[in-house]
Amino acid sequence: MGPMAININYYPPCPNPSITIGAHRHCDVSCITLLFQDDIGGLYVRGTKSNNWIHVNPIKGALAVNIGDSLQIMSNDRYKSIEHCVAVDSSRARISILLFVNPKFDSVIGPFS
Ligand SMILES: O=C(O)CCC(=O)C(=O)O
Ligand SMILES: [Fe+2]
Repeated sequence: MGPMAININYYPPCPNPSITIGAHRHCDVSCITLLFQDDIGGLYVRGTKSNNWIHVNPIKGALAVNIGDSLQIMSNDRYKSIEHCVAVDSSRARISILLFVNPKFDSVIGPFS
């Protein structure tokens, strides 16, 4: 494994969440991402069977574990990098803390043989 990075995200409340983006839809480039969110909610993941967005209900003390692009490549698509996004709340600020576990910066990524 290579370097890890910690992100702390702060999403201020917005009176009109329908026209606001907290985090645009994306996949992480990491191998895995450990995600700790407070009790506000707002994280959505893209369903793998239907294309709908699924809300990740916050569970007190729980970590969400995301597969990133690097692990998808290393596993030859057995594990899928999950698309996700964040919606903001109309009245409450939200904080999330993420640990990205990355491959080494200079490593060449490919499927395990
Ligand atoms: O705030 C969140 O729950 C997710 C943030 C995120 O996806 C990211 O920083 O890559
Ligand atoms: Fe992300």
